[in-house]
Amino acid sequence: MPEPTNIKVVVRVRPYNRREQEQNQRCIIKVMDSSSLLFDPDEEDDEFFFQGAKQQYRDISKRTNKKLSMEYDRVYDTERTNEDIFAECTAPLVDAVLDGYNCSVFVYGATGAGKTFTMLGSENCPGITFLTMRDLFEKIQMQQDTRKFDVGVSYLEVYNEQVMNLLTKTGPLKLREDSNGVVVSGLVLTPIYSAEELLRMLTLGNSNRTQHPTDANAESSRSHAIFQVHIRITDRTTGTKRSVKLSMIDLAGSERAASTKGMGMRFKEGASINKSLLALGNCINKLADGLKHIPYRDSNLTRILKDSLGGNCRTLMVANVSMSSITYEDTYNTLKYASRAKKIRTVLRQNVLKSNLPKEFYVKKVNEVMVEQERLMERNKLLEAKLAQLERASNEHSFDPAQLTPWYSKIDAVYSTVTKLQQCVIGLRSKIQSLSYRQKLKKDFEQLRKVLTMDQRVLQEDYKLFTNYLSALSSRTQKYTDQLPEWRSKLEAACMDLKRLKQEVKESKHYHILNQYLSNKDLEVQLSKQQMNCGHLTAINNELVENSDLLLKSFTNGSDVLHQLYDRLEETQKLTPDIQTAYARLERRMRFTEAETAASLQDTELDELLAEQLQENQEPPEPLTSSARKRARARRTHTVSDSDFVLHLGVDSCEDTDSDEDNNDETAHVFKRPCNLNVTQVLTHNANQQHKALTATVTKPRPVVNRRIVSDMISDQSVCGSTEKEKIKQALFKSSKFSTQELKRTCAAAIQKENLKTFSNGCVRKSPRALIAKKLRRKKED
Ligand SMILES: Nc1ncnc2c1ncn2[C@@H]1O[C@H](COP(=O)(O)OP(=O)(O)OP(=O)(O)O)[C@@H](O)[C@H]1O
Repeated sequence: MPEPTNIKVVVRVRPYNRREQEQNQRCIIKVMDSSSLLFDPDEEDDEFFFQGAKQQYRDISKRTNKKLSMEYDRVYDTERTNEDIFAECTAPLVDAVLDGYNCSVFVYGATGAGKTFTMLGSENCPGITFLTMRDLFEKIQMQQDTRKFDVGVSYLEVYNEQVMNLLTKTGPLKLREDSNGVVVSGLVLTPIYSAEELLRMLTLGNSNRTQHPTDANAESSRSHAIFQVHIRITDRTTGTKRSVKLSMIDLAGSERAASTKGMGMRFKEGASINKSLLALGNCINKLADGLKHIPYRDSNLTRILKDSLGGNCRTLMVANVSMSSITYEDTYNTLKYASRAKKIRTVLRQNVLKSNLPKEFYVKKVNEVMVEQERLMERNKLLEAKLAQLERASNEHSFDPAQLTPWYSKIDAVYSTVTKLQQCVIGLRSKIQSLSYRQKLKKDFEQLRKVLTMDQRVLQEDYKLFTNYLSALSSRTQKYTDQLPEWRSKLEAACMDLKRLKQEVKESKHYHILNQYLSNKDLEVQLSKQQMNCGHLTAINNELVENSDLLLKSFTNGSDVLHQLYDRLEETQKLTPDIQTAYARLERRMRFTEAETAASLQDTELDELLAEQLQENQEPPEPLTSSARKRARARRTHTVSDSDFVLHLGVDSCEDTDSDEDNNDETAHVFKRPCNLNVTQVLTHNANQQHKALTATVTKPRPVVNRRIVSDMISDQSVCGSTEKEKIKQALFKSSKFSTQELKRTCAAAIQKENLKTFSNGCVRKSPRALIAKKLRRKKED
């Protein structure tokens, strides 16, 4: 049930007209604010000024001032214009009409109070009818796409209780009532299509309106004019139809007969006007009191206004008053009427048209709607399921990144602990291994030293240092070994924590994101482990290489000594078969080592190239004279001093840094802490060093040695013919340019050639190198 709504009542006060100014009338209305006024204020309250002087005139018939404070929906003072009234009062009615509500505007007031001025206005100052209709058509134009509007107008006049059609100047027309309300018989609506047409109709109707001059108004309208716009609105989408009506009613003056001083026809007019206005007043009073029976039938005016006052209509009443005391009674009555009208409540309903379609049509429509509804419900279900699915997916993926912060912190903390403990465990294991390895090397070296050292006293002294160093190493190894289980169990506990955390992550809703994070962290831990292992291997490699370097130097020195001794014995014919055999065995051992090294150097073409380069850069050896040999021996004696064999007793890698750095003597680097080089540097460096050392040791131009190597090789090999064997030997002897490695290679190639019977004596004798080159070329061609 729609909420009842009150009629909106506004009061408009017009300024003094010429007559009132001349008569120097007192102002009886004081506008207090936008919604209240004071009727008949005290004189001191009257601030009317005429020609710059405050007026003191007071109606002597009025002993006391009423000083009535009155409230309305709106009070417009003399400054306010028709535009203001339109904007605030009738423009909202246009929207209501287009929404399907009937609307009415009627102006009420004594003659000359400004009703027609408000409603119709003038050319320069259009009234609210013009402004409202223009607005209506503008809004209709804007809605043409969605709705269809059929507009028709009628303009009626009620003059002396007779209803006339102002547009056709026909009448009187009869009123009758049907289910749609009061209907004017024979009234044909004039269709219009634009605001201009509508205004033309209005002007035409006004020109036909009955007007006679009165004392109060030279152009007094002596009739009630009812301008109505009927609109049928059809919704283009749904086909829904509505029929609405906007009525603009300009009532005749509500003056007392006395005030107009009318005689004859004018008196009759006045009486008729008063009669209809009296009927209107009665209706307003009863409507305001909420009575059920309203005497609309008392006059044609009230019959026509029936649905504008108490029916389904939004109604605006503009009460026009003059501020002059001349119209004191009329103004007072108008204000009283307006106050009463304010209490009228109407019930608004949208005017949806009833239809005369047959029942079958509705049954069919209902069936269609039900089928459509079922289809839509099915579709709705599908869409809801899809929506739920999307919401689930979006919940999974959309999250506040801040939610992950605690997870990240937790994961970082656990992984940090694991990494640190892993470092400790690997560090300890590495330390233990490197200390054990150092001990082993120390022992091996000591063994070698025992063999070489002649001076037992020195050996004894060194042995003391050696044992101290070994026990220091051993105690440190033990200390780290004892610590290892504790750190291992800590690491295991941290790994368990990590496992639990991974399980938590698996059960959390952010699994997909966090799992990726965990994988990255796992990789970081792996990388850290690899780096630590790599560091450990580098350290061990350094120790190995540096110690083998020392052994190599020792071995080289020993070899020199042996060569000298062997040569001396040979020269002095003191060489015994036992010494020869022992020396040959030692040489074979050396050759074995040599062969291994050569094999590794032959692994790649690059290595061959390097060997070639080294060989080519090598100066041809000068045969050593005995004095030169002595000088060389003296150099070696100086270089290979006792200090070469003094054990470096650095006890721990962490504690002997300074001493290592200070000691620049190459020989003092025995068993020193691994230097801080990366793997590549270490290996390259060591390989070069070793290769240089070996080359220096075994490729020294020693014809005697070369001869021995060639003889041994030839004798060890099974060559077909003994003559050929000797020829090969002799040819190879002539070559003093080759390194041991090359001699071996040459021998092997020559023997192979001989055995294959493809080897010619000339070739061998001429150039073993050319022979080899030829052999290699053929190999490539194959
Ligand atoms: N607000 C106003 N401002 C200026 N002049 C006004 C105002 N209202 C009315 N008037 C002037 O007062 C005179 C009388 O106005 P109007 O004809 O509108 O009165 P009315 O109430 O329609 O009278 P009637 O009932 O006799 O037709 C006109 O000359 C009009 O121009």
